[in-house]
Order: sequence, then C-alpha cells, then structure tokens
Amino acid sequence: MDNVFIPFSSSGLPQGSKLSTYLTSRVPDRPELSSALSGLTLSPAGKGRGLGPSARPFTPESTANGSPPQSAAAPAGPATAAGPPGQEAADAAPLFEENVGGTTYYFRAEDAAVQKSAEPPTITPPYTAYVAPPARLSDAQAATHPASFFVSDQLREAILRQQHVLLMQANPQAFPGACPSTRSEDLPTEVDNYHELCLYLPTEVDNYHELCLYLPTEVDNYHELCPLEPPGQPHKSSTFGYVTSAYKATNTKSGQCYCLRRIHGLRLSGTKCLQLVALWSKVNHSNLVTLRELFTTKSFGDNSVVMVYDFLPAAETLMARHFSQPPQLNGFADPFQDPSIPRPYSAQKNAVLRQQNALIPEPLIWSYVIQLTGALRQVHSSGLACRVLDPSKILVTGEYASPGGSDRLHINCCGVLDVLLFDNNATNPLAMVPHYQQEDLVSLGKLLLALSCNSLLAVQRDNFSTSISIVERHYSADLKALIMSLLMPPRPRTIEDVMPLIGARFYQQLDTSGRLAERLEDELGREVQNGRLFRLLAKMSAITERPELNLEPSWAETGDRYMLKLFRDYVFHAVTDEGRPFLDMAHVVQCLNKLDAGSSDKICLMSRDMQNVLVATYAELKQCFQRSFQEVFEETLAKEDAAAS
Ligand SMILES: Nc1ncnc2c1ncn2[C@@H]1O[C@H](COP(=O)(O)OP(=O)(O)OP(=O)(O)O)[C@@H](O)[C@H]1O
Repeated sequence: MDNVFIPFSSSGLPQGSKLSTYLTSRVPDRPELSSALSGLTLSPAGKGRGLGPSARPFTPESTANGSPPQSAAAPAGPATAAGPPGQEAADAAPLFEENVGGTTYYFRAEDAAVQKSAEPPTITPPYTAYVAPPARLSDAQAATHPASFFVSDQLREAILRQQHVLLMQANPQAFPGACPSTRSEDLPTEVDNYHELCLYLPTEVDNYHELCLYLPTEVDNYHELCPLEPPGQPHKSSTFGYVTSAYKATNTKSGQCYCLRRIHGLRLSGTKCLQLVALWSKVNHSNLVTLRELFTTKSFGDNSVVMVYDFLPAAETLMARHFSQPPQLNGFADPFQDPSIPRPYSAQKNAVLRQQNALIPEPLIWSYVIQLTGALRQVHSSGLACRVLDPSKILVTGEYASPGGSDRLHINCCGVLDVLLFDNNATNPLAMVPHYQQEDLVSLGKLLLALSCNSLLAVQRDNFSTSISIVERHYSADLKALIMSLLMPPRPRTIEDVMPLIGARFYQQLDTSGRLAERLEDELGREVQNGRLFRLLAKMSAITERPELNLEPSWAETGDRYMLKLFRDYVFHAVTDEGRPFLDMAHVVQCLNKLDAGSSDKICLMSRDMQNVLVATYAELKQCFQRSFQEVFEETLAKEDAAAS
C-alpha cells in the first residue's frame, strides 16, 4: 500500500515547494516500508519480522528457561522422527521442528499444545480512548449531567474552589500588616535585609484591635499568612474562652499549606504539655484534623501560642452548614435567631418545632454518626479524648455528590483544651482522660440530637422531651435509641459499645463510599484521556510553527512538519461551506485520538492556498509526528550535552 496518495497535481508540483519537499523526504522510507510489508506473511513465524524504518533482522531471543520464544511456537511442519543433535534416541515422542531466522528449533507435540493454549484468550487494542461509564453509574449520572469529555461541573467547581482557597492571600487593605509595602510610611528607615523586614513590628499600636489586624510576614517556619475569619473586633472563642484566630499559612520548608490556630496573649507555664502535643500528632484518621506542632511566638506583638493543624481547603464548619440558616416561617425570619438571647420557654419550644420544616435526611445523619464514631474510636484508642465535639469545631468538606454521599466530617482543634487547661502540677496528665472520653460520648449524643432537630436549642434541658419527640416522629427507632443511649444512663462505657447501635447502617455507609469512589474513578478516567491529549497537543505545539531548528529556519515548514501543520489546520482551523469557523469538540477529540492511535483511516489535507490536496492516513501522520518530535527532543539533548561538556 502506498503510504501517500496524491490524487491531484501529482506531477505538477513546483520544485522546492513544501509538498514536494515532503514527498522527497518520504522517498527513502518507501523501500524499507515495502520490504517490511513484503515480509509480512502468513507463513510460519520467523519470517518478515521487523516492520518499520528501524527494523533489524529478527534474532530469536532465548527466554529465561532457554526455550524458543512463545511467539514462534506455531508448529511449522509435520511431526518428524528426527531429533536435534544430541537428543536421546530413547525419546520416542514425536518432535516438531521449526526454522526461525536460520535456527532450527525442536519441540514436542505437548509443548506445542501448551504453547498453543498459551495464546492469550483476549487481546486489547494498542491505544486507549474515552470509554462509556459503567451502566450502574450512567443511570445515576444521566439524571445529573450529560455525557461529556470532562469531569462533571459539580466536581470541577468543588476542586477549583479548593484550589482557589489554597491560593488565597490576605487583602492588604483589610489587614494592613499583611504586605510590608502598604505600611511603607511606618517602616524603619534602615532595613538591611528581607529577614529584618519580616521581623518588623509596629512600634506604636494604638489599641488591641489594631494589633489583631497585624499580620507578620513570617511566623516561625510559616509565611504567607492569610486569616480565615473576616477582620473584626476580636472575640473570645465560646469553646476555648480565649481570643483565637485561624490562619492559612505556608510552611517555608515544604511549601505545604497548614492552618495556624493562634491563641492570643497566652504564655505557656511549662513545656510538659508538649508531651500531649506529641501524642496528638501521632493520631491520624480521615475524620480528624491532624495536629502537627505547637510553638510560641512574639511575631504578632504579643505572647501567642500557635497550634499547627492540617489545612482543609474550602472547609466549612458544621455550625455554618446546618445551624446558621435563619429559621423561616411563612417567609418571615425568626426574631429569636441568636440562641444566646434569653427568650420565653414557649418561644424556644416553637423555634425547635419550627425547624422541623427542614430536617436533615436520616442517611446523612447516619453518615455523620459513622464518621464521628470512627474518629472517636481512633482518638480514644490512642489514650486521648477529643473534648471539642462542638458544631463550630467540626469541619465539613466535599459537596459534589448527593447528600450523604460525600460530605466528610473532620474533628478540628483536638488538643487545644489539653494545652489550655494543662495542669503542670499533676503527676499524671492523662489521669482524667477516661472521664473526658465519657464526656465525648455525651457531646456526641447532644450533637446528634441538635442535628436531628436541626436546632442548637434542642439540646437545652427544657427542650429535651420536645426534641426527643421530634426524633421519634421523623426518624427511625434506631436513631432515637442511639441518641437516648448516649444521653441517658446507663450510658455506653466506651465508644466500642456504640458500634452495635449503628449495626447494619455501617454497611450502607460502606456501599455509599464505594459508589462514590467508583464515580470519582469514572470522572478521573475522563481526565486521564484529557491528560493524554494535552501531552499530544504540547508535543504538537513544540513542532508546528517552530521558528527554526538546528539553524534551519524552514524546518517547521518542510517535510513531516508541513504535514503536521496541515493536520493542525484540519483539526483546529476547519471552516464551514460559508467560511465560518467550524468549532466542534468531538471533531477535535476524534482527530487527536486517531492520530495518537495511528489509525489507518485516511484524511484529506489541503494547503492553505487550496492549490494542493494530500491524502494521508493517521498512521502516516503519526510517523511524521514521532519523527519530528524526536528531532526536537534530540536537539534539546544535544544542547544540554554541549552545555555540560
Ligand atoms: N484546619 C482548618 N482547615 C481549613 N479551615 C479551617 C481549619 N480550621 C478552621 N478553619 C476555618 O476557619 C474559620 C474559623 O474557625 P474557628 O474554629 O475559629 O471557628 P469559629 O466559628 O470562629 O469558632 P470560635 O467561636 O471558637 O472562634 C472557620 O470558617 C473554619 O472553616
């Protein structure tokens, strides 16, 4: 088969034209190709191997056990009684013989049968392509988004939001200390180096508020501090009783992002509490935000303690997710929105009852139960207690699947109370842990009750019976039993005792997680194909329109490269009959995939002046592509070698 057909103006090409250069450059390939093709035969294996320009004569390679290669196993002729030299005459089994590249191989009939059966039962094509999602996924997917070359909009947005948060920086207008240049009028007149600049602190701070807005450029091994809360009047944390701030920061050594939890104005009275920090740093669980280290610093202008946690981009608190929506009734907001404002009993009770309109689906609550108990189990088995099972200290990530499918909880700020309330005089700092573990179980019960009633008011003693009746009416008996057992005596003694109350829900959660993993794998599969096409395009762009290669300015416009340029025009610059741009992603993807696979389909390429038309197969274009990129690549290496020597 001719590898290039020139149906028009085959003999009329002007000497030195781009097409004629290409054709000339292809001539030396033809004898090789035709000799290789002529070697392709259906006769016994061993003849005609080595397709392609770089083909070498076939030499039989011994396998590990010295037998002939499997691919040469087809019996070449009738069984003969003749054995190879040195073969025992007593060996009566008939032998097959086969000549491969001048070497004669002998093998027995049963070996031939084994070799025959060793043929793989299935074959896969030498290319990859976009594949349809599995049937069980496509049913669910069809409802949410149509078939696409890319990941779903929902997942893309979620991932982009996370990456966006990781790149977020402090706004110098809101935090004047964030960028030293914005405080240039306050800077010391002589700053010798950057490090000194980083250590610069405002000398005159009018008030504490201003100090809280000050962001040092560097704190210990962390820089690029970005506050995670909006600037405002500093307030004491309801959980810790201290003013605290959370920052995203980058570790100067690893470049990774962490969350710095700063406790303002705290001076540690000893270093014994670091033992607990060391214990916490060893507790790893997917539903726990890992504590990495603790250090003290004066970089903020006061004595601060900073606890470093893993950073979960785009995480929101359980409080923000479920308890921050103002309760709505007939379009009017509840006037008693703030639970800290005292209100008459009936108003509180009504508020609890009103929240029933937007109750959380039960599968989501069970998903939370399983995640939280999993984390608690890990913490308790490490000899520690959480002490912070509060909606403001539980982070939620993942929102790209149906509710309950992907929402992941992470218990945050573990160890903060251990440090804040550390008793330096205690002989055993872990003595109270069993008591705190019991408190964790009660906190879990309260949290589940609040989630089931969709209101923080639900856990107040006065509202308890109303809240339990809401759970009874809207949820399963299992959920009510779990909440009651956590809140009412006799309580479970350990977190392990809670497991039987979860029962078969655990399997349901496993199934949901498995389905989510399958869906994500399917989405990832599409991006794998996109990544492959991107690499193809990157190589293509490195070839086409290159101003020169190896001092040859016309390199990109001649030979193989000219074919690729025409192909690029065909893929991306196609026009309709009316001359309008033809933009079709399916056309682009199909052409690139066929090029990558080296398809034998033919393609009609037209020069830009429309005077010449070339018909080539994708396989030929692929050869042009590989040869051209190899040239560019080798030139790169040549330059590197020259620079090294
Ligand atoms: N490890 C973390 N990774 C990512 N974001 C976090 C992390 N820890 C906290 N945040 C975010 O920082 C913000 C503030 O967290 P913080 O725990 O201080 O909440 P808070 O509601 O201000 O509680 P408090 O009343 O105790 O001050 C929250 O929006 C939370 O999403």
